[in-house]
Amino acid sequence: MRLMLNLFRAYPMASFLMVLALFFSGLAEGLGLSAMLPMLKIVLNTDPSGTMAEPPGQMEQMVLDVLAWAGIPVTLGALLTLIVVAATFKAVLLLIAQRQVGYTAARVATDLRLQILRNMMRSRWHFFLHQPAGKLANTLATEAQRAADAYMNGATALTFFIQALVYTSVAVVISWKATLLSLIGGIVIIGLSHFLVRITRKAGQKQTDLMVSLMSHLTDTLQSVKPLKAMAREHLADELLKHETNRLNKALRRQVLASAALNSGQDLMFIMVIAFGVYLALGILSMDFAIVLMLAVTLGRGYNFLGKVQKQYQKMMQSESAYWSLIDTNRRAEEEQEHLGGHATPALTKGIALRDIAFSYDGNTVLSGFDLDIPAHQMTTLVGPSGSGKTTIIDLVIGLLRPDTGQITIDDRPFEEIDLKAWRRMVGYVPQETVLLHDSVLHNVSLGDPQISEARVEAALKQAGAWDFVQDLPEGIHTLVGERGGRLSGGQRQRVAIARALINAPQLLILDEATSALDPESEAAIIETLRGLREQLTILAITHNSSLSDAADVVHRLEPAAAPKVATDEA
Ligand SMILES: Nc1ncnc2c1ncn2[C@@H]1O[C@H](COP(=O)(O)OP(=O)(O)OP(=O)(O)O)[C@@H](O)[C@H]1O
Repeated sequence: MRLMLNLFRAYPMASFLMVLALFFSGLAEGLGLSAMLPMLKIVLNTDPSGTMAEPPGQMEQMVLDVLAWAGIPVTLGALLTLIVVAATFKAVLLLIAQRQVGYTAARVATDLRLQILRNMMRSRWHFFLHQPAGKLANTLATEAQRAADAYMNGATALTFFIQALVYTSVAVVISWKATLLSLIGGIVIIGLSHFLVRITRKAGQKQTDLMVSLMSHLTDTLQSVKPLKAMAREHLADELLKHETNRLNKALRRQVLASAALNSGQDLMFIMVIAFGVYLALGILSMDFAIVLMLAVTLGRGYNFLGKVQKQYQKMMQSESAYWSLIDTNRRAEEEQEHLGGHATPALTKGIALRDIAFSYDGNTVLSGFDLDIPAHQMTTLVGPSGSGKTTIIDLVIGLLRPDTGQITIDDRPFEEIDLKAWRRMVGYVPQETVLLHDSVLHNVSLGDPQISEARVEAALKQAGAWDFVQDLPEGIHTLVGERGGRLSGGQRQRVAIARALINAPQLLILDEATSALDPESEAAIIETLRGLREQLTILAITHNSSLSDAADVVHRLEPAAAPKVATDEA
């Protein structure tokens, strides 16, 4: 229920229109239904002169009064027309309401997806890194869809509830005593079957938890298929996933069983109550047949809709946990939004300075008392053993991480005063692991920016020493690079990534072991390019490679984090 209230609050207009359409469709249904009793009386009780043999009851009198007021004669034809017209109205209004529900459900899924993606993208880097990719994929694909399904089920339950109300109201007018008795019977049946809803809810929660875990493992496994296959260890992936898949299967089976049991059990109980009621009314109380028939129809339909309300509610409970899981992930991402600093736009004319920096990951100290100068228009390289904190320094310079203590300045201006977005727009970044998008070379360099022309991409590829091999690809710059760039060699991927970093004419080019996969010839060409680029930009490179260090203006050597020590050689 809280889910529906939440979504009604988020989409007030759409929800109001839906409820309005449902209300009027209910009224139309009630009107058509009310005309049925006089019609039945005409059919069952009419004497040859065409007038009713028995005096009209309260319900018929009401309908007869309305017809007299509208100047419509009480004939079988008029009543049948009234029923058809009311049914048409009801169908049209129900269609409008259901269309509204469908549209809103689609919007719910889309909005939730966009919201969570936006909040994740804007969250602090350290938080983002701790989110498994599979969990995020699951949130965006499965949980958002299940949340929309839950809304759809909740809204459909409301539709059925209004219809159940209409039938019950008509039944109350015919005989309030019979209706009251039936309602008590209905509530008992609903209460008895509620444990099946609780089972479904638990199974739904389990499904949500297991899907997160399964998708996280699945994504990890899929990313490391090559070593698994190369060492004939595929069965380990099977084993890892089998356990969770089996548990998921169990939860799904419990869900299916609970909803099947509700379906058949509930219908059976309703039919038994109706049959008993009809026997009581006709066999023992000798009530009028037309009235009993009308009561059986209205209360039978009322039960039917009441049952449907519970079935839709059960379905909603099955998916509801996905909505709350998504909302929770979104809330945490929102709480972890990164601060984008001040308003000053940097120019990078003097350089970047890190002073007395201390940084630790969850208590694990990586840098302490660390100093570094990155002069503008020079090439600075960071060298040092694995794990000494080189990538961490780069993340600090980009502002993805913030130091625990110490200060970073750009052209003597503290980092806190810098507009972080403007700063990052000045950066060209080539990461340690080059993962390309499953798209063309062109798209991988421009990243889909419509303002970047093909000629600019070609120029960047030439600058990165990639043009020769790109030209030879079957469709040149338009060739698809495959999943994660799998159709290119490691060195080719690196050159495409360098072109991507250069395309926006950055002021600071950061290379995190970006030439590690290149052959000596390609590397020499890239280094020559980098030398030439110093006129236009500042370069900060991490390397284990002596050629790049030899070409650098400044080389910083880092010691392992346990004994932080910095030595600076001027080249
Ligand atoms: N997100 C993280 N969470 C926790 N610890 C981390 C994280 N990233 C890095 N570390 C730890 O911080 C230390 C420095 O890592 P960093 O990646 O900066 O080293 P590096 O010098 O770039 O290493 P390499 O040359 O192997 O890439 C390592 O001990 C690493 O385990």
